[in-house]
Amino acid sequence: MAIEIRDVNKSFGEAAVLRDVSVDVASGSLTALLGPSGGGKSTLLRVIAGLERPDSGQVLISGKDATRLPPQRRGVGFVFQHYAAFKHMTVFENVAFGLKIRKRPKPEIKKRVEELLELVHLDQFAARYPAQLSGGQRQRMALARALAVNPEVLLLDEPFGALDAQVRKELRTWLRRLHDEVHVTTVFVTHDQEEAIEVADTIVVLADGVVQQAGAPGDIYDNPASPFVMRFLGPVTEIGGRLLRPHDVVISTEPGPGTRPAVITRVVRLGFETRVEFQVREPGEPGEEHPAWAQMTRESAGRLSAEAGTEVHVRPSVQAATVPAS
Ligand SMILES: Nc1ncnc2c1ncn2[C@@H]1O[C@H](COP(=O)(O)OP(=O)(O)OP(=O)(O)O)[C@@H](O)[C@H]1O
Repeated sequence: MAIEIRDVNKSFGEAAVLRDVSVDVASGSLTALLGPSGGGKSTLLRVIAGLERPDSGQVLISGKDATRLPPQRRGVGFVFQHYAAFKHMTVFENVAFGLKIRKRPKPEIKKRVEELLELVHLDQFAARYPAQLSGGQRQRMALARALAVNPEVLLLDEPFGALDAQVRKELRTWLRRLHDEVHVTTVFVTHDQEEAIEVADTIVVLADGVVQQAGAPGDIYDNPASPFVMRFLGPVTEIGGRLLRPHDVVISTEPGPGTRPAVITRVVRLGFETRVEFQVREPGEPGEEHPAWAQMTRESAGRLSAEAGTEVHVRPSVQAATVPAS
């Protein structure tokens, strides 16, 4: 089910939390709402869910105006960061809950819950209680429960936010695979750019209540619309008044078109990758130097014989995407 958000505005008191937000979520896609804390991500998700009414604008689900529909009539399932499981119910009963209140026949419920538990790799834990599960297992149970009633849209608010880094990584991969199997239109909130890039097929960058950019992760990473988006999506450095990715910096021993003189200050080897830090001198600004850095393979750093004190010449690579630094 496609979701269209059109010119949505939402304020809490004086504070405008969503400002003319328009977003298209393609049917069957896995879309990340990415942005800094307080940017409006959760509010937008709640507007889609029907838990928050926009002051103006529309939410269309599958082409139909859902702006005034209550949550239970939108065909959405949601999972929040601190998911509240029913403690006195087993994993099986938790997942079955939505089907039970919809008075589905018992054999159908059993079949569906077993299918889902297999899908989220919890089939061996059906008889356990939530307290007997790990955090990651509990989140997977929450997802199974949300999927049980066949939602057309799945909304996840920082579903893995409270978990440690290792478990988060595992669940990301798992969510991606789950989505490839189930294809339910999914929107998830995250403030972690790596998570968004790795999992989503579309990223919507939201900050200060405004959509800063939307597109495929590769597009946004390579062609950021603003210094803000560029900085938010990954490491940046500055040469010639422009921001670029450190792996797009070319260092040579000889000057050439567009190069700037620089002196290496530090070389840090981090496994396969080498980080070369230097001071760049910008032409027309005598005495003006600023720090910058390049990320390269250990091999290319070796070819340069890069070490502190070496005088070099730096420039953005030909294919580098750059944006003005300010
Ligand atoms: N019910 C509410 N009443 C008043 N202010 C609210 C309410 N809900 C959210 N806000 C404010 O709206 C702004 C956006 O909040 P929101 O939760 O949407 O941001 P977020 O991008 O999801 O942030 P985080 O990553 O920290 O969850 C914040 O400044 C928040 O304090």
